[in-house]
Amino acid sequence: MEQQFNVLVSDDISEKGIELLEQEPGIHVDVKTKLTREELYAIIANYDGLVTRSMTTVDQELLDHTSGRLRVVGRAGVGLDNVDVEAASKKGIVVLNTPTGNTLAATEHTMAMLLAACRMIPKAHNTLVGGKWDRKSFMGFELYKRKLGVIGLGRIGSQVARRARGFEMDVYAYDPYILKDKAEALGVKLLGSLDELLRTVDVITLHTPRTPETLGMIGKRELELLPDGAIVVNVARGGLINEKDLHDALKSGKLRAAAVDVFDKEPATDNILLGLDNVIVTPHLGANTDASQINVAVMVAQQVINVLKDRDYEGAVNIPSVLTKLADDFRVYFELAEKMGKVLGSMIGEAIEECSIVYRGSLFDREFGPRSFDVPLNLMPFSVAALKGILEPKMQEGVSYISAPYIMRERGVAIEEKKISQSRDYLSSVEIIVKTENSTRSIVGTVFENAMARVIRLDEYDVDFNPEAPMLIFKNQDRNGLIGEVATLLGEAGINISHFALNRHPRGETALGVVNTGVAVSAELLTRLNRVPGIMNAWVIRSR
Ligand SMILES: NC(=O)c1ccc[n+]([C@@H]2O[C@H](COP(=O)([O-])OP(=O)(O)OC[C@H]3O[C@@H](n4cnc5c(N)ncnc54)[C@H](O)[C@@H]3O)[C@@H](O)[C@H]2O)c1
Ligand SMILES: O=C(O)[C@H](O)COP(=O)(O)O
Repeated sequence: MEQQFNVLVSDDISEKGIELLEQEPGIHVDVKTKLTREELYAIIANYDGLVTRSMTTVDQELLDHTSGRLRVVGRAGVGLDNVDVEAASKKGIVVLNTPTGNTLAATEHTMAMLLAACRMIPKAHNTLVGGKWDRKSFMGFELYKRKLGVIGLGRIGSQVARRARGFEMDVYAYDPYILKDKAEALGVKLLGSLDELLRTVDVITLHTPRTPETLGMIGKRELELLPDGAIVVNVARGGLINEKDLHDALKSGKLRAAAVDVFDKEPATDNILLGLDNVIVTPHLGANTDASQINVAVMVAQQVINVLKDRDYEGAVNIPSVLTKLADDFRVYFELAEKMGKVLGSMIGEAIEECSIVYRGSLFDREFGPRSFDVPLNLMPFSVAALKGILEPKMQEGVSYISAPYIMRERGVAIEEKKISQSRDYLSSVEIIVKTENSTRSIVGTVFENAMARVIRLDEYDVDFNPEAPMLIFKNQDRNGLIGEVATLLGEAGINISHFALNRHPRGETALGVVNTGVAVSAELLTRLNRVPGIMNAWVIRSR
């Protein structure tokens, strides 16, 4: 029988997304919006998937009530400030959003807010419907040839810049993470600092995410850098602008006007800005268009289905999205790194202190996809795979691509990545080095042209094997007859050896044996193997 998955939709999303979930065989959907926290805690353990917008806070406390069942949180929209991605990652939960689904809605709302602020449209409207024909009080601010400063030239910032160019504005931007070429292609002049931008422009519009770095990025000092009579627009996130400082600058007349869609605390029905004459506010409506709500709901529903049904999916802000986006040659390395990690993890019997992953060859200089996702600890995806592989033999189910780096960090393991453009013997290779208090172990792997992945070095032994578990690996004194005894023990246990390789130490006193065993060697057989005279140590590498 097909596996059944339960999905909870806890915020209002378009019916189209709900229909998509409902039509998918094996998916049961409950739409329960406006639940109290207690109600949510009481039911969340019944669900495999959770679909939200910005009203449901997915924090540690909620995640603690999931009892390990929840596999995916899908955000119908962009902002993830209501989701504790790290806490979800530690639990192995995929967090995904739909960052492109409402870009144009937010862009158009920005333009609407900007124009409304320039012409004080809401106030003029209220005056007329109040029975006054007042044409004098509303002298507008023309955008033509004025200077617009875009803070954050990402998806929405870029689209706003394009539209502002349509109004023949001179557009400037501040965004330390984008290339000058991208700005130039948009006809935008990228400035080197926020201060420089503020000193240059007449209008600013914010389009950054809310991060520790952007929180409070515009305060009293920054507002003072703007020319008198400037206009400020924020359709991005509350908290980017200090609301009290914005209030004071509007009140003093330093600013001509502000247009604000997002607030420190939402719902913002008693916000300090609401009493001002020269401010235009909307209740977080940036994404509220029919088209964008259908977009984000359908996108999130499809991706949640894909996660639950183990299909390739997009939009995850933690590691799995990386895997599905990797080019084929990188994918082979990703799988190899995990298998190599598993070999080392199976051979290590004490606490790991350091783990280094060394990438050799120009292949790893290539970009493997846009870094708009949150790879845990910002590691290379292959490193994440390696860490998962290392931890798995000791943790089994408790480790995932998402949680592995966090588990390592919590255990105090120092993780280091190194890239070396030249590779001497192979076009490219990956080395994993693991240090414990008493030993250092290392493994090197490469991928040959025909996508054949091999381990080419294990500790100090040159080897050549496919790290496909289950395997038996042993180190032994180099003596006559030992291999025969090992093979006999394996044969007696009904193990059919599919590949065997013996690799001598360069000094010739010891050797390393690698056996692909087809089935895992039992604990009892391992004990007997370890007792064979000359065997220094034997390890089983299990597939699960
Ligand atoms: N009001 C709404 O309803 C609504 C709707 C959609 C999106 N949003 C918000 O709009 C914002 C932008 O969304 P997006 O899709 O364009 O995101 P994006 O990730 O495409 O772009 C954000 C840009 O900000 C830049 N940035 C990051 N830190 C910066 C800093 N310190 N200084 C300057 N630039 C910085 C990034 O480099 C990036 O280019 C987000 O906060 C999002 O949550 C609001
Ligand atoms: O981050 C977003 O996508 C927007 O701020 C929209 O949020 P909402 O889905 O709560 O309207």
